[in-house]
Amino acid sequence: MSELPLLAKELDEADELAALRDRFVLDEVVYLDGNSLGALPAHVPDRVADVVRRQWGELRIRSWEESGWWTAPERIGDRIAPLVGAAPGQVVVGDSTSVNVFKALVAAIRMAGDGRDELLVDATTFPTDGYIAESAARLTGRTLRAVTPAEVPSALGDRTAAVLLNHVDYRTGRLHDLPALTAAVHACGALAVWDLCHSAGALPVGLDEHGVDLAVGCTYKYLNGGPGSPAYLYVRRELQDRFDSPLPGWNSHAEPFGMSPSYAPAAGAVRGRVGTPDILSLLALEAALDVWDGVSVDAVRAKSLALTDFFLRCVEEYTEPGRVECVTPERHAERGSQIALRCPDAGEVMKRLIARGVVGDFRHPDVLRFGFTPLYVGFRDVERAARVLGEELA
Ligand SMILES: Cc1ncc(COP(=O)(O)O)c(C=O)c1O
Ligand SMILES: Nc1ccccc1C(=O)C[C@H](N)C(=O)O
Repeated sequence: MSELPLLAKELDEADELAALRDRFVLDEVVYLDGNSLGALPAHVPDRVADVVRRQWGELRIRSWEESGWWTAPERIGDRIAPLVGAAPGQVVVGDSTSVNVFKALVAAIRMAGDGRDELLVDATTFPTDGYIAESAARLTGRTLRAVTPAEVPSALGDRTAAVLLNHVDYRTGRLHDLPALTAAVHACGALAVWDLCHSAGALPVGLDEHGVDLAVGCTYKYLNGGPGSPAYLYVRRELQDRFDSPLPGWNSHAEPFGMSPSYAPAAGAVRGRVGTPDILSLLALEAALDVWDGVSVDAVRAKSLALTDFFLRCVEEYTEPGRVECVTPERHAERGSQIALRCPDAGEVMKRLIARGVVGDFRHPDVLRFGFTPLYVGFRDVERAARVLGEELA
């Protein structure tokens, strides 16, 4: 008999974050897909109902002011800020990650100046970042070069305007060295733009501490904001006056209701706004962020590493050797909050796992992806997932 089920129980009993699971709507399923869509926080439906029935239904137009709708993008940005290591006034919420990548890259190219004609992008990036970078380069007359994060230091030069990197790789779960890469980008006089989709809410990011210039991220993964919840944009305070948005909509105007025919940018992170925010999604996100009250990101990171370590140990014990290859780095310093296992029949295997109540996802062509959200995943979940996986792989 394996000792792992008992060990899982003990780990759950010692887990300081275990009670947070009650803040979410979950069932018997082992949900290891919070790195794609986070689970629903239990209090969100009532809060959204209030926004719809009272704020919209009764107050109607008055809510732009009285319910704080107009200032929601910067207010909610300040709720996200501590989770990514940013002081207030530097994060604004709205639009999708893709759109924010565009704003950040074009603004970075403009700040870098005319002499710098090359844009570097992570060759292993989630595709949308690469597509947007290609368009940003074409629109600004720059050349785009795709390099792996490891190649970035040697690819940098006095032609580099900006570098777009992912903090955690969506496929492998590899955590890149944000402090060192940002420092290298700065040493050559370029700007560093980071995509935090797979790190925010799972591990400390330290945007201010490491001098990151611009960052973007989604809120529907580890921040549990809901399907299509708006993304965010971080603009380091010292750069805000020079942030020249390629999408200068009226919401980013210094005086939006002045209805002036000429554009004058607002001060601060508000400059990253574009048009009217989607209030229902924004306020669902704001409610969802309440689950972070009293939760430390360091504790979340410690549990995340313990969960992924334990999963690897269970997989090793329950799966015949050589059946899967782990593509997520062993070293903690290089690991995000997911484990990616490669096997030729990954697509079929994942279907069978889901049918048995273990929900991860499949990434083309051969990756089984398991995301571990420390706020609601426990060690018994991990043991069960690995056991079912071992059975399905046998
Ligand atoms: C690293 C990364 N960037 C961007 C996105 C998606 O961006 P958008 O929110 O625009 O769909 C994802 C996942 O959807 C992602 O994993
Ligand atoms: N936004 C989505 C909508 C539908 C299905 C998946 C997503 C994802 O977020 C995928 C995720 N970015 C990934 O790392 O694969």
